[in-house]
Amino acid sequence: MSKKVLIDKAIEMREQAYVPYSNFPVGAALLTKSGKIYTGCNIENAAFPVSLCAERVAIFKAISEGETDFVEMAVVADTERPVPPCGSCRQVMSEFFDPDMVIHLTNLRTNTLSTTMDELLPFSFKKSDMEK
Ligand SMILES: O=c1ccn([C@H]2C[C@H](O)[C@@H](CO)O2)c(=O)[nH]1
Ligand SMILES: [Zn+2]
Repeated sequence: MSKKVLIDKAIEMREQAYVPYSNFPVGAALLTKSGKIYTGCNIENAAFPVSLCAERVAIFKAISEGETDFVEMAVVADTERPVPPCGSCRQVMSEFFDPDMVIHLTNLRTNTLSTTMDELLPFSFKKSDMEK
């Protein structure tokens, strides 16, 4: 159930993308343990590297509202295969998502790959790695 709701929210949010450079809109939706959904779209900039991906916009919106516990995420773009998150987003996701958290990667053909955080970024660098 949450899978379809999240994918529909991500598709809707994709319409808000600000993508004058890539013309490649992406949408994301993130479900918190408290039951709220935070959405995100990619927002680009004339200085290309300061652009932000849809996934990080959704995560940062949630974190900035005090939400730190997440249960599921969906990401959508008009791709051939389910959209693969970039490396920077995978690293940010791994800061907040449990290794077994499910992430639905999809496209407008509803060709969906439901994967986990650990599958997306195995052996990731974490806060705990700096504790010794
Ligand atoms: O998973 C992805 C992949 C790409 N993008 C954005 C970054 C940039 O704005 C555009 C092209 O890379 O798509 C995302 O938001 N999420
Ligand atoms: Zn990214």
